[in-house]
Amino acid sequence: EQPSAPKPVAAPMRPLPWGQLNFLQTTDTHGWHAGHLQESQYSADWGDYISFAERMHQKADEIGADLLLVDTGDRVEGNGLYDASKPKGRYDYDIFKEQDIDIICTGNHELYQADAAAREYTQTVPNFKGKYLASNLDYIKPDTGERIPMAQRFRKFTTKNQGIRVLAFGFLFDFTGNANNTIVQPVGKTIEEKWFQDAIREDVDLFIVIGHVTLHGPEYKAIFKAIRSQKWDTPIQFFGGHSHIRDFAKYDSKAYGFQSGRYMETVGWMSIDGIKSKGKKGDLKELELRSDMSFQRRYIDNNLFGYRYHTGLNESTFPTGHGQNVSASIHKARKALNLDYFYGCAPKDLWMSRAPYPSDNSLYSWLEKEVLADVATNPKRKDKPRMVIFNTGGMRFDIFKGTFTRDSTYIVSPFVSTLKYIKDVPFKAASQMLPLLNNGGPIFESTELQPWQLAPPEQLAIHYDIIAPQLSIQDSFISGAAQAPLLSSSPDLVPGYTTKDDAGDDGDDTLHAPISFYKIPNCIQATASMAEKSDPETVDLVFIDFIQPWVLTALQFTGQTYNNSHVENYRPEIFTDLLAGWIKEHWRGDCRS
Ligand SMILES: Nc1nc2c(ncn2[C@@H]2O[C@H](COP(=O)(O)O)[C@@H](O)[C@H]2O)c(=O)[nH]1
Ligand SMILES: [Zn+2]
Ligand SMILES: [Zn+2]
Repeated sequence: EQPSAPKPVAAPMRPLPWGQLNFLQTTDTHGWHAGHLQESQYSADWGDYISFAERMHQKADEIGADLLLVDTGDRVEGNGLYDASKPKGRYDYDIFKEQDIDIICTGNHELYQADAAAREYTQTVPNFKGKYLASNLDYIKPDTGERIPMAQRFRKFTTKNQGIRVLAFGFLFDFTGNANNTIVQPVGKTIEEKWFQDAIREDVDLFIVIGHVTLHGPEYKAIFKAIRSQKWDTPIQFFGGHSHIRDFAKYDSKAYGFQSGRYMETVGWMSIDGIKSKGKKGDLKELELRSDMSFQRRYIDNNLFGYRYHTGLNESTFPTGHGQNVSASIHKARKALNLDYFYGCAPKDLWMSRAPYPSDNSLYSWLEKEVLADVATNPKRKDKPRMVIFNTGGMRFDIFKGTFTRDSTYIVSPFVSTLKYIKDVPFKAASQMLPLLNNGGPIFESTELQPWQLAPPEQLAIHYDIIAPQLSIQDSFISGAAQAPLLSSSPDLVPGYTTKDDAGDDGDDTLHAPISFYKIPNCIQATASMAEKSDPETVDLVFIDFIQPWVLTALQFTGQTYNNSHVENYRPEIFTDLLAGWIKEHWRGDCRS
């Protein structure tokens, strides 16, 4: 029987602001289209989101306003609904395509694996024909080797009720870790191209720039500057993603950016009013048309309680037949993938960033102390001293005390990643790896690690600040599933997102008590078969394949001359399977005791 999350708890709510043109945004859903089965605050599924969008479209039509849906990528890798099938996404692409999205683009996770990039071109682009935009992304056709745009570069259209003339782009940040059947052109180069320069000279009422791009990064700054260089007064609405946070940015009085979190915890609501459009005017009942422009945002906790509140409907009147059918297909897919197959019983909550590292409740301390040395054992070299390095971004979600299933494994460790190694590395060099990799700031955003990012060991310090609660991650609501240390200033509110952005701290639709989370290092390290009293001459340097470019750069920084040819496979299994094996072995018990 599929576990279903208990009903979301009632909580004080903030209504949605409506304007001439309104948006719903999803980003970085990472396969979480079944919703969060262990966190009632995020327990709505993609079918419920379809019902919500259909009800909000009905309301928009009633009042003569417009509603557009946006998705900004990273739809894959991070949940069994996508990762557990062969080929990946066998059910998930068909589930996702049921939502009527108006503007959609690519994330970096669609491009890490060549097969995922190919499925993007052969499945998701056709599923959203005319809506999928690829302003700076090309695809290499496997049959001919021909380089073609992944999808159309931009879209020009007029909105249904208000007749607003829109021109939309779809970007990806300057990503360099993409598979070789794709080409990501740097944004700075794209905005110099003729098609883009022509597009920003078009006479429109609004530019919409969607992208798998962080709101405050260099790419959006460049695009904003380019559009403003031609259109000093035309409003611009940016939609961002990738950094997995709720965020809202002001670029000028008529240009704003919006980003809607991650993992279907959040559905974003953006509303613009006062757009001077030359198109037909719907009579905006209930809304007086403002003369000045307004840009308002709301971050919606993805649950049925909130959806019914925002639509003014109830348990029987809210769902649409289409939404219910999609929810049913999600249940069927999860059953077919056996996602609730029991692997073991997690003895406690293990947090990615809700607990300090190192600490008893840190997911990374658990990995470092209990798992890595165990799973990183090659029978032919098990007595050889070894150091095992793993990037913390390779673990993607918390582990809640209690049931750990097949789905949990993909949620925590979804990547097609294997362990590699360089044999007999001088201990003096190998022992500098972790400090060097952890002192360069968030270095895994691009594969070009600059030597300056590898500070000499004596300058190393790892800071574990409590990051402001506004970026906190929602706690679980099932008592006992996650009793994390709460810093609640309002005892009657449940813990959750308390977002502070460029518009202040009233963006969340549900009032929560704040929770805090802690900075984590880029990498962690385990050791095995090390002598008690003395350092070994050499060690096997074992690492997860994703960080190979950085490990080689760090080794060269210490004066070693290793390159890709020195790297060998350490274990054939993908890390997900190694983790599953460890859990079945060490977390026995049925969770009932
Ligand atoms: N160990 C691995 N980590 C990976 C792999 N692919 C990506 N990643 C991690 O994900 C983030 C980017 O995620 P996003 O959702 O923020 O775009 C990246 O920085 C890595 O930390 C992988 O194959 N193995
Ligand atoms: Zn992401
Ligand atoms: Zn991303």
